[in-house]
This record gives sequence, C-alpha cells and structure tokens, in this order.
Amino acid sequence: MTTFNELGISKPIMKALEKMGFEEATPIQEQTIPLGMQGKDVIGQAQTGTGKTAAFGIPMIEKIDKDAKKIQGLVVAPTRELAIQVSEEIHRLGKFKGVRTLPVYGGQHMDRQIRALKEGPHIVVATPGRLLDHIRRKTIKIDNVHTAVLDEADEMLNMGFIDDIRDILKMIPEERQTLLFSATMPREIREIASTLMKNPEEVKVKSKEMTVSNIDQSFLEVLEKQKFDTLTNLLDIQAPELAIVFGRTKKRVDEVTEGLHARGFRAEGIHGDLTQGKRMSVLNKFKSGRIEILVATDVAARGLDISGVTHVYNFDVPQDPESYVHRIGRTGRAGKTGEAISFITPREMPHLHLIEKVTKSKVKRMDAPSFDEARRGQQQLTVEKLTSTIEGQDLKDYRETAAELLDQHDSVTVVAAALKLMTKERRNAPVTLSSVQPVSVKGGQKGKKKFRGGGDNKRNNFSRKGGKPSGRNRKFQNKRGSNSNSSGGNRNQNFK
Ligand SMILES: Nc1ncnc2c1ncn2[C@@H]1O[C@H](COP(=O)(O)OP(=O)(O)OP(=O)(O)O)[C@@H](O)[C@H]1O
Ligand SMILES: [Mg+2]
Repeated sequence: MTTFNELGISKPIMKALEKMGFEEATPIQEQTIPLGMQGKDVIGQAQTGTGKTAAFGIPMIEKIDKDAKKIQGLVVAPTRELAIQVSEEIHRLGKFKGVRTLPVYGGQHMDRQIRALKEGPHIVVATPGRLLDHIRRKTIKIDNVHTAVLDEADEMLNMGFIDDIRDILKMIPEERQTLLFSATMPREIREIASTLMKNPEEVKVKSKEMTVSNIDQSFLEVLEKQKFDTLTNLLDIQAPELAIVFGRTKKRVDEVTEGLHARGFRAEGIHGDLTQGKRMSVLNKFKSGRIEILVATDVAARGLDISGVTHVYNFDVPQDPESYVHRIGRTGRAGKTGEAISFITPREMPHLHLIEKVTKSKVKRMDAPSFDEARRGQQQLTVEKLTSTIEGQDLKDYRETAAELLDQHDSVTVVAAALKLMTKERRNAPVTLSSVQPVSVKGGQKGKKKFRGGGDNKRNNFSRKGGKPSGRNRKFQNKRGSNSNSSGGNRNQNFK
C-alpha cells in the first residue's frame, strides 16, 4: 500500500487529503499521480468508484500557479452533474493551496457563469457544448491551460461529443499535458489519443473481473408483469438506506417513480428530459436522504459518486455489459460494500449470461421474495425501533399504563397491537407499467465488442478514516449472508 506521502505530494494537498479522510492511494492513483506529476500524458482505466477523480485532480492541482489569475487546468466531463461533482472534489483537494475551481455547464444562466468566470478560476470543469460556447465568445480563454483532462471519454463519445472534444483539444496550446480517462477504448478514443496526445502512458489497473469485489451481485428471474411487485417486496425486505433503480427509458423511469409513490415510497426520478434545476434538486434530496430511492436512466447516473448507496436494482436489464458495470458501480464505492440485483425476464437469460461472460463475474440467482416476506420486512423495522426504545429510553412514565393494559389483555395481543399501530403498512395500490420489449443478446454483443477491463479486483479497496458506518443494521437483510449494512461490512479490512 502506498501512502500519499510517498508520492511526493505537497503539504497543502496532503492536508486536504487528511481532511477528506484518504489514508492510502488507490492503485489507479498510485500509478497515475507520479506520471501526472512528471508532466506525462496519461490514459487511465480502472474500475468504478476507485478514485479516478483524485488520480487526475492531484497532479493538476500541483501544477497550478495560484498567483496567476488564469485558467490553467481544464476538465471536460459528459454531464452537468458530473461536472459539478468533479469540480467539488477538486475544490476540496485544492482548498488549502487556494486553488479556485469552477463548474461550467449548459442549462445554467450565461450571465451568471460569465460573472463567475471573471473571478478568475484556476481550474474549470465543463461539459463540452457549453465550454465551446464560452471559448467562442472569448469568455473562457484557454491560452494558459497547461493541463487538460477528459473524464469518461467513452461516454462523451456515446453522447455525440466527439467532434467537440477534438475541437477543444486542438485549441489548447500544444505544450499542454493531456490526461484521458475512459472505461473502454473504442476506435475514436484511440484516435484522439494518437493524434492529440503526446506518447501517452497507459495505466490500466488490471483485473480478471471488471466489477469490484465489494459489490454483491445477484439476479431474479421474473416475468415482466411481476417486476413492480417484486421490486416493492424487495425494498420492504432489504430496506436500503439509499437505492438506485435503473429503468431503460425516460417513460419507464417516470412510471416506476409514480408507482413507488403510489405504494408510499419516497422516490424521485432522474433523466435527461428534466430541467437542470430539477435534476440538481432531485440529486440533492437523494444525497441528503430526503428521498430514499432514485429511479434513473443510464446517462443520468453515469460517474455519480453518492456515498451511502447501498443497493442498485436493475429493474430493466442494461443494454450492454458496459452499462451494467457502470450502473452497479454506483454502489460499493470507496471500499464500502453494496448489493446489485438485476431483474431478468426468462427471455433475457441469455443476455445475463453474456453480461457474466464479458464482465467475468458470477451473478448469483436469488428467489423472488413473497408478499409475506415483505410484510415481515416492514414489521422488522418496527421491531428495531421498539428494541432501540426499550434499550435507550426512560419508560418510567409509561410503566403504570402498560401494567394496567396487561391486566386486561394477554401480552402477545398487546405487543401485536403496538406493532400494528407503529408499522407503516404498505399501500398495495395496483400499479401497471407500459409493456417493454425484452433486451436481446444482439444489443449485448455490441457491448461485448466494446468492452474492456480495468481495476485490480483485490486491491480496489481503500481506506478512508472516519468513514460513516453505513446503515441500519437490519438482521433481516442479512438473509443471503452479505449486505452493505452489516457491521464491519467493509471488506477492505482484509487488505490492510
Ligand atoms: N485514496 C482514497 N481513499 C479514500 N477514499 C477515496 C480515495 N480516493 C477517492 N476516494 C473517494 O472514493 C469515491 C469514488 O471516487 P471517484 O468518484 O473519483 O471514483 P471513479 O473512479 O471516478 O468512479 P467512476 O468510474 O464511477 O466515475 C469518492 O467519494 C472519493 O472521494
Ligand atoms: Mg469518475
């Protein structure tokens, strides 16, 4: 294990790392940071949630001259949410050095952005379209940029930004350093690497599997029309602290969200048709725990780093193995554990096998839970509340009434009535979703061709001091022997 100290990182950044609770560098950081600090061009590939942001953020911040009121570092990211998230992480890393970072993305007021740009940020983290807009209006000057980063390059390609990216890179002074991060290396990205980068060093954190070992993966074979009931039963049993449910289309996301509301869950949907303001407010609610379930399309959730996501449900199986890896990678981040459960209709079984084959991971079969189990799941929550009240509170004022009650009724009846009163019974509103076509293996083969590996499975775990212990410790949840909330659930202990 390499400490950040050994990587020759300067004092102010070391202080920031300490504040952030980062103790050891992750493998991608260990390999990328020294190259980055030597000024080399780097292509980085590693598994989800393994700290790629700091891997490019630290060398970039090291090179900033904070007395120069000029944009010196530029990060391009595919979505607004990602731009904001990356900007926040860089801000935290560069705080003690006094580095100013600004996220710039479409959908935000131009005037406001221009005013913020006038304050002289050192680093700008931007989405491609809006960045080009600013460059053309000369509200962003890139003549002094010495470090350029493309984060999630393949996703930018998928989203049709490839020409924008090329244009942007061509405008930045040639003597710049370029860092490129991508889960896959399709032809177009390779071409950018060979034409617009200088002898890039490739850092691939190798692994047999593409998914991280701290995500427990399982699937249920379920008929399309039973998916929704199965989902709510599972949610009742597993009681995730924060869960993301993936749906294939925007319409699907809206329908599942509405259905969850009808059954009394705190859920909200997120997809590309929502306004920027709405997307941000949904994400903030989710991050702060005001909603417990985020229903999302692939694009809306790519790269998002939300701590405390304990469960990912693939309500619809992802189109290709690559999406599968990114989706489930929203949990099991920063060495924590997580659960990923995929709903597979009988006709989609070959597709699941393809995902297993390409990602080289085994997805365990689990049985669909019954309504009865779900009901017991709800009651279990009440039992936990009751137990903690028994253990933790002064009940003196209630004892006399309790004794009177027990004179009149037997104890089991009294406790049963209390449980009934306290249990939030699920409304069983009937929910019918529009029908969807099953995913065919053909779609998956595209992914197979595209996909490539990354990430040392055993070593992706890393330690973070003072990490918040996750979750309600639900015994019920432990049925399959592993969950994100079990105490000491951080498997990374094995690697210390
Ligand atoms: N060395 C470290 N020690 C502890 N925590 C870390 C370390 N490096 C990064 N983290 C934390 O791990 C989480 C995941 O990091 P990050 O978002 O950079 O992952 P990523 O590799 O970019 O994932 P994705 O492929 O999903 O985009 C973040 O919350 C980050 O703050
Ligand atoms: Mg990332």
